[in-house]
Amino acid sequence: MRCSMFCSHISPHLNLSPMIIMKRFSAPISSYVSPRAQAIAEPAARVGFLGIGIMGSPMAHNLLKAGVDLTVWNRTKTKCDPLISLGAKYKPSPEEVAASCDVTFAMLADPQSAVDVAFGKHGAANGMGPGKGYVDVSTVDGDTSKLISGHIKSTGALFLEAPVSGSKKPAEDGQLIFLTAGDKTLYETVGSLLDIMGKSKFYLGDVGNGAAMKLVVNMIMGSMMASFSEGLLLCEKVGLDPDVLVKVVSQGAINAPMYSTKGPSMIQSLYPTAFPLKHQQKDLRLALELAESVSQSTPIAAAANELYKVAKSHGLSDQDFSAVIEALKSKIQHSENK
Ligand SMILES: NC(=O)C1=CN([C@@H]2O[C@H](COP(=O)(O)OP(=O)(O)OC[C@H]3O[C@@H](n4cnc5c(N)ncnc54)[C@H](OP(=O)(O)O)[C@@H]3O)[C@@H](O)[C@H]2O)C=CC1
Ligand SMILES: O=CCCC(=O)O
Repeated sequence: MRCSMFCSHISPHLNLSPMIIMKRFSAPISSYVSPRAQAIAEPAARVGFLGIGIMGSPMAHNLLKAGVDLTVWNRTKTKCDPLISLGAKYKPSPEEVAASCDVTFAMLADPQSAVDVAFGKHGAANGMGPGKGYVDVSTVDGDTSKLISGHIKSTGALFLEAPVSGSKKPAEDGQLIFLTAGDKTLYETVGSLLDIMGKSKFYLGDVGNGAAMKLVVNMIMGSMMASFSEGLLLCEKVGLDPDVLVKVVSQGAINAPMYSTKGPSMIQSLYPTAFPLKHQQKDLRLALELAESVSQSTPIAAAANELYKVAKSHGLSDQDFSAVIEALKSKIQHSENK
């Protein structure tokens, strides 16, 4: 018997037969199923995942490990191969994924790719309809999210925006924080899936609110990283050990996990990519636009954004966002050479 997570308590908008949630390991899951994943009710709806990048890959992997019936798509197909070898199905377009699934997640780079995949040629909207749901977990601006919502909902399907706080490691560990907004029914329906991929979820009301919350968080984060970079370089310049700075910071009121996880490699000029610098700059740009839309001044974020733009111009787009320190180094060198 096919089991759906969309059970009888869900709204009449969802055109799915009421069935009992039961364990269903349909795919040959060869890898370890974590006790945490087992402890969560195994939802057995057909789930699609579009965008198998740094974040999409571990998120999809966690769904698979939990026994979810998963179908994946990525523009670069080879990135789907590890998931396919673990039992995921593959479809050659977002449209075909959406058509074959009850709920489809999308984790895409930026507003343009989120739009293209949602309702471009062979986009997911072509395969959506009543009884289905689309959950966009990409970081985009509110207007883009509303545009996508409009196209998805015009098919009769439900829409939820659900950008995530947390990076590659939290995604691997199922410790993301979902910032959701949109159809409450869909939020409730996909709750067990969000719980597989994350440690908490917030429902923030109308579409656009999840996107805005995510941009505010990443605006703060981008400024924090720029400021931390300045501190590391100043420490070195005055003859102090930056490793000691990392230890001091980690014990005080400004402690944040990103300082102790990224600080030691930044000191060695190493930037293994967890959160690509180009995405941090995109988020600062979108946050500045958000602030401008309500006439709020954000001078610190604006200054940080300029640094990330310089870092991009130095070819650091695909490095971790902590490589922003290199933009400061070049500024310092430039002023010393004057
Ligand atoms: N990395 C992180 O720490 C976090 C990232 N985010 C956000 O999540 C989203 C994804 O980030 P992340 O996984 O790091 O990024 P990646 O760059 O690793 O992945 C981006 C994904 O988007 C796809 N893509 C890009 N352009 C297009 C296009 N034109 N058409 C179709 N697909 C496209 C890529 O496909 P392809 O493989 O073919 O290039 C890939 O699947 C971003 O919005 C980012 O801001 C949110 C929280 C944390
Ligand atoms: O959007 C990226 C967020 C990264 C993080 O929260 O650590």
